[in-house]
Amino acid sequence: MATQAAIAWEANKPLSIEDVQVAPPQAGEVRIQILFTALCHTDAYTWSGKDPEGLFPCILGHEAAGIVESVGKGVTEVKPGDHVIPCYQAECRECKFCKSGKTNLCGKVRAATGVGVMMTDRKSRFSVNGTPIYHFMGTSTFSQYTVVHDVSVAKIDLNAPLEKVCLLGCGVPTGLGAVWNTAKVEPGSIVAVFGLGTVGLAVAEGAKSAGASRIIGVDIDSNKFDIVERAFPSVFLLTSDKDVCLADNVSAKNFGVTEFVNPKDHDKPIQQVIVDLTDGGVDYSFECIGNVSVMRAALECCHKGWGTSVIVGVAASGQEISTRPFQLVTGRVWKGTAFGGFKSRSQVPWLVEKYMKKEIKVDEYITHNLTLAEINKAFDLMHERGCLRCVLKMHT
Ligand SMILES: NC(=O)c1ccc[n+]([C@@H]2O[C@H](COP(=O)([O-])OP(=O)(O)OC[C@H]3O[C@@H](n4cnc5c(N)ncnc54)[C@H](O)[C@@H]3O)[C@@H](O)[C@H]2O)c1
Ligand SMILES: N[C@@H](CCC(=O)N[C@@H](CSCO)C(=O)NCC(=O)O)C(=O)O
Ligand SMILES: [Zn+2]
Ligand SMILES: [Zn+2]
Repeated sequence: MATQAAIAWEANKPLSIEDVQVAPPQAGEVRIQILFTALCHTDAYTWSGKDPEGLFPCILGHEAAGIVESVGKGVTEVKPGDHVIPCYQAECRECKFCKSGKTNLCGKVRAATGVGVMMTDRKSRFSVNGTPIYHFMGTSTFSQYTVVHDVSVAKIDLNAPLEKVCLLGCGVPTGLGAVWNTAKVEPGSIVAVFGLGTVGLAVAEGAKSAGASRIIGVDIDSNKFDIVERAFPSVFLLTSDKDVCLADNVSAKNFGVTEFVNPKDHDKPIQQVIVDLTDGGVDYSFECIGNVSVMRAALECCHKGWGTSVIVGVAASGQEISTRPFQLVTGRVWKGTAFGGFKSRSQVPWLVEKYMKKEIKVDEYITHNLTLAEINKAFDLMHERGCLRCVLKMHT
């Protein structure tokens, strides 16, 4: 079929909306009409050329929702008309990873999705004037129609608003799951969150619901503090002239961040600032930026003996983490998470239900709504004040 998609022809070159041919789904594949997609920082990362798996030309995008248009042979779990969320982390339920009970990673299609092709024939289903266009993360949601592996499709409630639940394809579950599945934060814990974008704020929300007693938000952009205040006006009473801004009565309210720290306001290293604020360090920290220096700070602000730091942010090719091994010898633990440890096909529908029951937030993370034609503006917005998630309407 002929449709429209945003093509990334080269790293960092503006995306171009073009007529694209999308081939029919082959065995074990599903063609989806994408209705809404959001932009995640990881799309910008791959577009920047710093992703070792980034291939061009490609169709980026991995946080979306849509409707099944057609299915290939052997596909039994979804049918045309089903509402779905494409999942960059597959779940086949049969591979060594899926059966391990120890991870949400799945091995079935990862080798193909890492090189931008479909598993069956190692080819792309996208082309422009005969030129193949690579898939991205097995999802490629910046297209009005995409083809994905059946193990990468979560079927969701037909009543769920697709313009909202598209966010459950990446950022919000990643933050919530980092707390609930990876760190397993206990009630009363002290938590530090580095980076208050969508992922970091979802960490804060998860920590709040897990019963954390203090949630320290760290960001170099004080506008992020304002976003939280605007989204939850009854919660926050910021005292902006202090080093640390305390939110008022936060335990009674619903978002989570109880204290804000801007490293730029301090001469000391940020890990020292946090250790001093917390009588020796936090129980759990989360790096939601993708900066290896901050990853070190996040580990080193953890309490001796038990503090656990979870790496969520994605760092560029060639970047490496370091710390004194003594930090680990003395009981700190370094972990990482992909998609918050959630098993995608099994648990994304459950997250949608939690949203429908108002048990988790989604709407609050959507700060902008644009169309596919405005996708370059949407990428620009990511760097501007006040932006968490921008949702694109794909068909206008
Ligand atoms: N592991 C996963 O499964 C997974 C899933 C989604 C996103 N990610 C990654 O998580 C990270 C966050 O994603 P996002 O969409 O929320 O990004 P974002 O750009 O919206 O948020 C990042 C935040 O970090 C802040 N920041 C930047 N440098 C900082 C510094 N030195 N100290 C303190 N704060 C700083 C920014 O001001 C911003 O508020 C990205 O690296 C993304 O690629 C990982
Ligand atoms: N190709 C990248 C991998 C980046 C990465 O770690 N991706 C996360 C999801 S980020 C979503 O916004 C992930 O799930 N990783 C596990 C996996 O890819 O299987 C790089 O090499 O840097
Ligand atoms: Zn993402
Ligand atoms: Zn599997």
